[in-house]
Amino acid sequence: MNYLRASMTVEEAVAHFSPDRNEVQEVYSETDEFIGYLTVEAIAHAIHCGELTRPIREFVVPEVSLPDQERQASSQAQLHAFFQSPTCQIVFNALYDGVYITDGAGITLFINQAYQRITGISEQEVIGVHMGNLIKQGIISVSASLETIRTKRPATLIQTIRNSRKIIVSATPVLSAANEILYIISSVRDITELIRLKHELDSQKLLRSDLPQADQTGLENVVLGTATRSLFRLADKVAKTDAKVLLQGETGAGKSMIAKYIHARSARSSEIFMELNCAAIPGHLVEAELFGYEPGSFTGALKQGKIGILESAHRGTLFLDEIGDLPLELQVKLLKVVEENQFMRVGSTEMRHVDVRIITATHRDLATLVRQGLFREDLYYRLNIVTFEVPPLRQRREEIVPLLETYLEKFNEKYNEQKKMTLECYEWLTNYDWPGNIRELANLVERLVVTTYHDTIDVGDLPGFLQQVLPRREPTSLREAVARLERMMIAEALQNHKTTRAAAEALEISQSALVQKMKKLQMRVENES
Ligand SMILES: Nc1ncnc2c1ncn2[C@@H]1O[C@H](COP(=O)(O)OP(=O)(O)OP(=O)(O)O)[C@@H](O)[C@H]1O
Repeated sequence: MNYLRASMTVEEAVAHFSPDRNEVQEVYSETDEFIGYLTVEAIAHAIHCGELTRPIREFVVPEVSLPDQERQASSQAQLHAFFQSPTCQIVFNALYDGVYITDGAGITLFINQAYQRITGISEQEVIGVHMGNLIKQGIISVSASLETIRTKRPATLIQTIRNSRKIIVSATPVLSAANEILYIISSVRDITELIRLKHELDSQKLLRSDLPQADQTGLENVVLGTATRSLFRLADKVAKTDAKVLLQGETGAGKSMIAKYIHARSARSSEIFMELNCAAIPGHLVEAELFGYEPGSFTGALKQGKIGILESAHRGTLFLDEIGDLPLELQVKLLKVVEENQFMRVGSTEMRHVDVRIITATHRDLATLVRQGLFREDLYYRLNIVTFEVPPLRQRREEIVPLLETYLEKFNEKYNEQKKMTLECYEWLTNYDWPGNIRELANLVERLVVTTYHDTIDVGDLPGFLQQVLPRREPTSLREAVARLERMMIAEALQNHKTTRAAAEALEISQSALVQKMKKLQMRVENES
């Protein structure tokens, strides 16, 4: 029997319990006075309650029956002998997956050869060592066994080995008839390779160049997820007609791209595609820009007058971006173009005829603008024969990795670089909300390619706001603000507690409520136990 000091913390005492020692130890005060016994159950209970820093004097019992001590010692010795036995070694070493076995207090009893192959960790480093110490030494990032000791339930989590390799660990407790944990068996699988394969598969699934005539339309680098693919399929269908198309969606989500594709696949493809962003120029100039003007029709006008974009687009396609920002007085003039193909230049009384296909886009909700009296209802219905709802990037996260790869390739070529991104970086960026959508993603990749000094772009190279995985812009509604706060608290709890179960406990909600909330907030549910 060993002797322990009463002032020792639970954490310090744990190291004194190991498989080849007696599982009951005497505890003495600083003045060598016998205080009582510390049993392995008491230690396990203290760990379970998170009392690692408390002195063990709080957990001693005055007496333990000798038969109990002997029984424990002998069952422990039997267990230890079993793990050392050739049969056990042969069986566990035959497995392709790693196996890690601890006792009920979290002290390592056994690791198989596959575990050593996957992690590079040797028996000498871990046998007889408490899982808490392995975390402290930075050998593993988190412990599924400790999680299982805490909850007495199976736990699965992703563990980082010495800060690089990622493995998935599933721990299962073996319980005694009295519901005490006897030992914990964990199976271990390397997922670094799996993540890479998944990314490769995602990229292959999202074909980048199978749009018809992609090379001729300059759209050979389009990434097609499920949602985008059906949008482009619809675009292909409406391209054959002159039906008015309204594209709705957030800025940078790909509306212009679809407009260009419709033009490229239409009978007008050999004619011009003209684009006017109604929000980019002051209201009073939009009319002159759109319809053109006669010589000397207003101060600052060109002497010889100017042909408007509408007229320039004759026989081709006119794409009016941010149509929601078109001033009301111009909306009536646009209605005439839409209904009768007629318009007048500024300063002219002559009605002109034009043949254009009009495609419009907006990031605003036009139906709401109509209700608010800011957009003409008749024009709305005229423009809105076919509506495309282009989803924001955060609602098609499966496209993020292929987009990152596409743009990495593009900017590597442009700047003659050979940059790569770490898997962590891909994971991180997949979790980000991308308020500026694909445009923001492309800009970020270009910035990273240009500004990083090394060939591998890692999480540390990301701008600060992205490292917190928080969108930059201010919330525009109470609902958005609440969602932001929820997302932040959940991310923090997950970072601190590693599994959804532990995070849910810390947040004082059920695990299923947490998982549901995460799905609603489009957060990745990774460490589910
Ligand atoms: N599916 C896609 N695959 C690859 N790149 C894309 C895709 N969709 C859009 N992009 C790229 O993202 C950028 C932004 O797209 P686009 O200009 O079409 O967005 P938008 O919705 O029209 O934005 P805004 O309303 O601000 O004009 C462009 O550089 C475009 O080439």
